[in-house]
Amino acid sequence: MFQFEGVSVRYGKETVLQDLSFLLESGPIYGIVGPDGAGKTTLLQLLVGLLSPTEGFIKKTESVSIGFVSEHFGLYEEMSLQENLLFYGTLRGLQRIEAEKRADELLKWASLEPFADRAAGNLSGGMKRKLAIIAAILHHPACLVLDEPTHGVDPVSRREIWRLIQEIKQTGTTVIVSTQYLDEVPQCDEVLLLFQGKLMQKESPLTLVEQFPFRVFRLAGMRRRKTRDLLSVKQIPGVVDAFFRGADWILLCEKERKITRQLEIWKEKEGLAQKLEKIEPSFEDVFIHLMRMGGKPDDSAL
Ligand SMILES: Nc1ncnc2c1ncn2[C@@H]1O[C@H](COP(=O)(O)OP(=O)(O)OP(=O)(O)O)[C@@H](O)[C@H]1O
Repeated sequence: MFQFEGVSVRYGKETVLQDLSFLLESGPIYGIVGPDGAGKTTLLQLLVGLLSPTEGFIKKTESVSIGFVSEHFGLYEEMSLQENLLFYGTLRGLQRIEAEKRADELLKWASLEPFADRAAGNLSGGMKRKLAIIAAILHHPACLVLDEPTHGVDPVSRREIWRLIQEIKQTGTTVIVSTQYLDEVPQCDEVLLLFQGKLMQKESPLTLVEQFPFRVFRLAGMRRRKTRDLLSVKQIPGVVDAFFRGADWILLCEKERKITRQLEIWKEKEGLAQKLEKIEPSFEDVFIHLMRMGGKPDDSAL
């Protein structure tokens, strides 16, 4: 569907995307994941043709129709949901009758039917996002591109939006969606990890977690501790990385038998009463580690 070959984007001296080469095929949900400023929006703008690469090229399947919801999507606030959809439908070349039928069908599907006559400006943030999504798929696009569709919405709406995304995939539409929320990544079939404009991984989240080569330990309830308190654990041979995740410390270690014993000794020396738990790596742990390795020299990351 899309093939990137050596694509870079620069604004003046700033390189926003650097030498990206990858292929997006039709079918999956692709997640574009990365922290603030990683280049997610820029990548999506390239996909939908709002921006051209400074270097390299993008090959698109010619006939591919695209629906796009930008971060700052535009709805007509004073118009009703129904009117908004009819307007967007007409823009997309649908006949009025067809647009009405499709609008009714999609409003029902997104559980927005009871609000069909309400002014879009009076919807909650989550409902506005849903409306923007259905406006983008009125014309049955082969590919739907969503820029942070769950940013700043409440957890119930987030779940609801992901239900819609999953169902859109079931209809055969390829979905390319950016997010900063790592807990959403397992919803994607494949994830592209962006960091400082570089593509660090393109892989299924499951594979990333399964192939993670380290043993993961957690010390829960470390909120009162400082990040620099983690330095001593990094001195233990076999400890690869150590960082905060929420209120917990996460320790990544080589798979050596002795390591648990060494960590227990370290805990005792540091006077830590918290229990050391061996846990399965989450995508969040894998991601944080990859970001730290890619972004900063080992020790200064602590
Ligand atoms: N038109 C522009 N001119 C100059 N710099 C830009 C422009 N657009 C984006 N940038 C810079 O490019 C970098 C990446 O921006 P981008 O919006 O793609 O990141 P992002 O991953 O989507 O982040 P966010 O989640 O904050 O939107 C940022 O440092 C941003 O300041």
